[in-house]
Amino acid sequence: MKTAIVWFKTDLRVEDNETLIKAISQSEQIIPVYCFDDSHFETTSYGFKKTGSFRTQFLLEALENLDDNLRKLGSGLVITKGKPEVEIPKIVQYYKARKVFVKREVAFEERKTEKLVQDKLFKLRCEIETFSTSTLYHAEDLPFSIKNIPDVFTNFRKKTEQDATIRKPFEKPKQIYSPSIPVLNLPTLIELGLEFSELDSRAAIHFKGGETEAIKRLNHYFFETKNLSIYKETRNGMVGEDYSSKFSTWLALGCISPKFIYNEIKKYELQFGANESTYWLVFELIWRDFFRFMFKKYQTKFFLYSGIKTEKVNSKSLNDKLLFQWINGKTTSDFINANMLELKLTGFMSNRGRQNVASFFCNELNMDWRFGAAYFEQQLIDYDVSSNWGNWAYLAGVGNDPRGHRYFNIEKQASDYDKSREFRNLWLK
Ligand SMILES: Cc1cc2nc3c(=O)[nH]c(=O)nc-3n(C[C@H](O)[C@H](O)[C@H](O)COP(=O)(O)OP(=O)(O)OC[C@H]3O[C@@H](n4cnc5c(N)ncnc54)[C@H](O)[C@@H]3O)c2cc1C
Repeated sequence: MKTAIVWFKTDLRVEDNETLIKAISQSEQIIPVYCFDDSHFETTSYGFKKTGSFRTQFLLEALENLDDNLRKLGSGLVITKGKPEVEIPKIVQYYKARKVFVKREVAFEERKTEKLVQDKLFKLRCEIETFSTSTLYHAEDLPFSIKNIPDVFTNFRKKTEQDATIRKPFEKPKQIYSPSIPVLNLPTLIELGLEFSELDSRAAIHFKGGETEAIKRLNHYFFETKNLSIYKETRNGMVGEDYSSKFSTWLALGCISPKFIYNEIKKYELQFGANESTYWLVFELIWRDFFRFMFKKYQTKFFLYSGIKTEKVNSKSLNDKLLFQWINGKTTSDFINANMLELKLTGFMSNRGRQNVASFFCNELNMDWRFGAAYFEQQLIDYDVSSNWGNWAYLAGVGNDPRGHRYFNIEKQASDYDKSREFRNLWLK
């Protein structure tokens, strides 16, 4: 086959990218493409932007870096903007491509777009092939069919760890053959309907998008500082760069793959020894897989007020004043306020913080949890549809929590995890 398109989405990397490798092996030349989907920059029915400025800034950096890395291999990145079902067929026609290679989606809207594109390509006699590239365990290697995946994480994890193996990562291509690709032409934040948000100097870390930065971060966290060896003890921290891996932002856009991280953990263990902490990072990556597979299983249910539960739940109303106070760190709890300010001013919040502010939203403010999830969707740099809506549903008691309804005692959490008030002082003084 002569020419193929590689349509990049949330797989902005050249390492361990099966889609790219398969396209290269089946074609004489390839055209790497990224499409800014207009719908990603709209306002949702919850009144928040689908993508806020922190994440968009990170995305622009990631695309610039992908273009750089592709050019080093002989190619480059074509940028388009609009509706993918219009823009991708246009590129196919322009380059006379016979096939489109693309990452497979799990969530509803993304699958709908994929189907629309597929239908248009069919009319152009252009094939489309999708690849599952964002999980640690490949969906085909799971010891259950998607509909039989256990709803309880521990049951899913134990059987998967016992019966499935993690595939080896694909090596990055040695060379890519492409026609001359025009100079990268990215839209600006303003063109995407957003304004630049200055990063607060108190940010735990300055996230910079791109595969190069992701690998740099991994080397820092693993081999330079050996923080991986103490991850289990520090992961509930809230202040600073190294209490946790901070891989989530790069994972969300696919600047790094979980299989690549796993492979590096194995190398690290050979060099510095395995312990509970080195395993625990894998354990957390399995949580990430779990929510993705749950999305495959339950599809649109995670967006319903009653989540994946079958019993009827009466939905709660929204109080604009309480929502405003929660977003702007003006609630009755200083611990919640500090966390919410961090999110507003940096686009990031620790896992401990997320659990508490979500529990507070559902249990203390007693509001429809989906508004909280939608605000996170706008604000988080690491927003990932399955991890976000899956965790929110879990905390709202309508997801995968076997205990039903988890209730965090916020005062106790604050004194357990911010005993010296270091975190609260950082954000509230
Ligand atoms: C209400 C709520 C919303 C969340 N929304 C998101 C989201 O949109 N995107 C996102 O990536 N994570 C989300 N998380 C999960 C988790 O909080 C973040 O992944 C983590 O805080 C990111 O920091 P880290 O990379 O330093 O994590 P680490 O502690 O270093 O963990 C390593 C990796 O494991 C995965 N992981 C860890 N915890 C979880 C978890 N509970 N669920 C799924 N994956 C996990 C992530 O990929 C993370 O990067 C959410 C959690 C809650 C409670």
